[in-house]
Amino acid sequence: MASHIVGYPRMGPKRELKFALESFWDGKSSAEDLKKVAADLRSSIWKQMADAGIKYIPSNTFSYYDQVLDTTAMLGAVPARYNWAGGEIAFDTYFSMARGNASVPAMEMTKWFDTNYHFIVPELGPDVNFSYASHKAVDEYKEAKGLGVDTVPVLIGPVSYLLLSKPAKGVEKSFPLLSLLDKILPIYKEVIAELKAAGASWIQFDEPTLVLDLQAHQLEAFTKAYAELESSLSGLNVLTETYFADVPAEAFKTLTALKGVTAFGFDLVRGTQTLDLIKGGFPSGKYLFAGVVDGRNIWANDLAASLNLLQSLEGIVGKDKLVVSTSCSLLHTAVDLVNETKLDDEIKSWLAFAAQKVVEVNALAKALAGHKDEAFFSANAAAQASRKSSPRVTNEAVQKAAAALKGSDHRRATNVSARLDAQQKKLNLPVLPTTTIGSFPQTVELRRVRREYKAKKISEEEYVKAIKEEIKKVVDLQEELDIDVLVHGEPERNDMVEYFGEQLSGFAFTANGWVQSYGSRCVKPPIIYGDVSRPNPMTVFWSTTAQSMTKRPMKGMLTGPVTILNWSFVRNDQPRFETCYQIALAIKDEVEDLEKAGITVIQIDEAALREGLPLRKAEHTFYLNWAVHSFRITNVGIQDTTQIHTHMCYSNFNDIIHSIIDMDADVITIENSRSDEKLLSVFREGVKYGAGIGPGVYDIHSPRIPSTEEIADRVNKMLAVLDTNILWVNPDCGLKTRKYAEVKPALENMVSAAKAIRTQLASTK
Ligand SMILES: Nc1nc2c(c(=O)[nH]1)N[C@@H](CNc1ccc(C(=O)N[C@@H](CCC(=O)N[C@@H](CCC(=O)N[C@@H](CCC(=O)O)C(=O)O)C(=O)O)C(=O)O)cc1)CN2
Ligand code: MET
Ligand SMILES: [Zn+2]
Repeated sequence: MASHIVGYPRMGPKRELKFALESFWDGKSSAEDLKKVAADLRSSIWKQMADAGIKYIPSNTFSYYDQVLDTTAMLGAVPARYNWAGGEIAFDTYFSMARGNASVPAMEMTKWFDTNYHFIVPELGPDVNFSYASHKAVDEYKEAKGLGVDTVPVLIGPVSYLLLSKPAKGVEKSFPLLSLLDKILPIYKEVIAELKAAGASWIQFDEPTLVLDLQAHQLEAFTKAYAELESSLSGLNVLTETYFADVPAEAFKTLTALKGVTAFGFDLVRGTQTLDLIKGGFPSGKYLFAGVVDGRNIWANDLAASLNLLQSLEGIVGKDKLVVSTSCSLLHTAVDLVNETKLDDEIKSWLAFAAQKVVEVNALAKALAGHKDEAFFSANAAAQASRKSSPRVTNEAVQKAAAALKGSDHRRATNVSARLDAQQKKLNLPVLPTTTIGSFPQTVELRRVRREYKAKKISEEEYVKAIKEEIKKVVDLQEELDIDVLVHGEPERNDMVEYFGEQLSGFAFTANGWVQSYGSRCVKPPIIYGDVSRPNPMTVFWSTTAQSMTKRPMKGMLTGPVTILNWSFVRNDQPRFETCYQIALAIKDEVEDLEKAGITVIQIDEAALREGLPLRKAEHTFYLNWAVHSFRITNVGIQDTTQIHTHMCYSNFNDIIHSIIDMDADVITIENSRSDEKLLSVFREGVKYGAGIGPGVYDIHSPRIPSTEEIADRVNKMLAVLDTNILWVNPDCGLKTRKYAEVKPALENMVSAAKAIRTQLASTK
């Protein structure tokens, strides 16, 4: 019985690649240094999988930035603005596309399905001259072979690549991207031929778009593409891999009938319907790669249950055609539990990070083949049992309170326009009030203070003093800039989710559980293992401290329940909505304490509400209902005069605008400028919005400083579709990744733009 891994994290157990990349980008080390770190990481990963006994080990799942960008490089689809001269694509062109350079901005980055990973969106059109411009897949295959490991090279499949791309600037929005298949397939053929010549016997095409709601012509593109590749693929075993959800019935038919494909990979963790489809008919003589080990979470596999499932699959596809695999690439989980020396042993026994998942996959394969490692299985069964019965997991009071929420509705008693009137009487804000999203630059010094406090190198007193000074600096700056509603700058927070996870019961946190978010940037998702409650106020001290420094309103700053849920590793022993309701109740406690402490404006960020949207439309309504309900629960009981803000980043809200309205926040600040102001088109199309709204007036992801005119121009565009009395003026998102040298002038220009338009409005009254 064979074993397979879909893909593996690239950053390294201690984020070695991150530091090597950033040092290279800063000009502190050479390209050779970077390549050496990368080669060492790849080699240790291949060896680790080989030593564990994995039969089908992936290659080309490493990336210096992103696997979609690697495919763009392979196809030579470099947008003209990067002035690529042809030939093999080197670091300068590659990283310019990823990050921009002094004269050209980066390509767009967007969410990879419903994960917290971001990919670089290919920009394509009829004029792209595709050419085979990066031999990375072949080079990595050969590199592994040189180390004695025969791997399965992984490519993003041609159809998914096109479906994930967008028409380049200047190309019509309606341009049929799939029409480019004929142009990219010849390059795939070249790659395949080279891989064959190098000795590859398997190849893996990742086609995750097959789990989406595709239209008939999109499915036909798969049929056409693989028929076209069939003769090049002959002599190879070909795995078409899907993940993140089940494959819809129609797509399943198309997939399993693809020419030239000899193996199909499915996510059996998230794909709950796939099993029935397989039972309903799986092509004989083909391999089934059964993704039973969860690549999206950190829980140890329930090996006994998986073994059962695998045995029933064996009955369908035959013993020699079943391969044990992961549900998706392990890129989306933490790297190695071995480095968690501070987690207690009980919780640790419940967990498996990427390195441990590799061992699980292999143990399952061996067990199927009749070589069950009894000790390993019984230790696993004991851990499963301890997790089910541990008193640390259960808090009956929380369960009761959360259960009472289901099926009921929670709304503030007064409607939003009456609330806004009451709030305005108290706050007395000018028209077009200005504000920011929460965080101010996280300086090296600030990170040092937090680190030293965590490591107990400085006392609590010294820490509090340092953070207070930072807050004072941020408050003074905002007063100087004449911003209307202030923030404290979030200097005490490492991350907007991790910070709350560290203070809530039912959460554990790791020392090295980093997961790549984009490029060299990583997040350390907290682990929700039990019922969630809030033992103590979390932000009241810092918010009241900040409020005491100014007469202007100081926004309390919280992360909302849906975002905490979506950016954590969540329990898999209860539905997500139950966990979300529990977090909502904890945040509700915090909102009420902030109100009691005299904070009159409270922002509850729901940055990740959109990305949690299920991949399939049929599940949207259910998710949006409980997600929006959870948000409303956090602030249902407060006074009319307390103003609730929420913030969301990443556009594409147009399809869920009614749910956003249904959140019933008093004010929403929302990303807008980076996405060509797509957001405004909703209002142009007549959607009524009566609450306060602040579509971002400039992109904070870029170091570029927007001019007053440019911002004023943006605001005027908004005024064309939104009422004057509901519009706020603010940046797109928090400022933590920026430098003060950028933030000061940018905000200065933002405030002067708001003032100029106020004058203009007053004179036309
Ligand atoms: N959770 C989450 N998801 C999100 C976002 C977000 O803000 N949070 N934003 C969007 C974009 N994604 C982003 C993801 C990461 C970063 C980012 O800047 N990450 C930092 C890490 C931030 C962090 O938590 N730093 C900590 C820890 C510092 C640290 O690294 N400490 C040392 C030493 C620790 C010790 O001695 O104890 C280390 O481990 O190297 C801190 O600042 O306090 C990075 O990769 O560089 C930005 C945006 C989408 N998803
Ligand atoms: N309040 C948070 C901040 O300003 C919201 C960020 S959304 C990713 O950083
Ligand atoms: Zn944001």
